[in-house]
Amino acid sequence: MTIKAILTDIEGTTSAVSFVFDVLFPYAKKHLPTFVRTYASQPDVAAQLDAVRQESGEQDASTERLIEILLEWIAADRKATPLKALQGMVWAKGYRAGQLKGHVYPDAVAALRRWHEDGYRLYVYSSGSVQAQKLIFGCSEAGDLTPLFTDFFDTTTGNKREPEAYERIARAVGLPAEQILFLSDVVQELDAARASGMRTCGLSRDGAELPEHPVVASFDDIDLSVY
Ligand SMILES: CSCCC(=O)C(=O)COP(=O)(O)O
Ligand SMILES: [Mg+2]
Repeated sequence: MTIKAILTDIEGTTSAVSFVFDVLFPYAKKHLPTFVRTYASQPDVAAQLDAVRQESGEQDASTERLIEILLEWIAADRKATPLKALQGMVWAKGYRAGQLKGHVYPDAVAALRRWHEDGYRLYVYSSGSVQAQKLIFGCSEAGDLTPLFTDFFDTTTGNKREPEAYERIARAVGLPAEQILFLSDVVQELDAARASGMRTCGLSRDGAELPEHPVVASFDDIDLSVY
């Protein structure tokens, strides 16, 4: 069945893992404490801090304790939805100040532009918050790429390693899952997408194995006509 839409992961797929680990996470580690202290009572920040209390099981955690927890979660690369939301808010300041520029591989930029022009609908699914996704593509080294995408999905839709999340995305997109091609560098995500009925393609930029999925090293090698 013909592919009508492409759903892509970010870290390790459209964008370098090193950009996330060596640029974005250190930026969040440095600026998140002051950000939380400054805006803790602002409603959108307060709601995320309450969610950190819930998820950590520390219902009475002070602002300082919450900062400690958040820094531990950054160090552990925990894909916790409230951490991701707060990171997005912190990064927004960095992108606005010109301190951050989103990394997107040139082969990904070229393919996304080509597919968009050819009429494919493009979607993002990342553990990074929708705000963070719009920033990495909106303030990228290649300019504003957000007009290429029809919609963005994050962990508020579900866990990337569970088929239900991909079933929800297919419903939101309004296409049978079989008409959606999911791109990722993580085999558990590819497995979950395939279990939902989506087609899959693994991105292995460093030669890592992604068993039982078609695998390419670059977006240049993705041939939509074979699906
Ligand atoms: C959206 S850019 C920030 C990346 C990030 O925080 C992250 O956790 C990336 O996860 P992904 O699902 O894109 O591998
Ligand atoms: Mg990834």
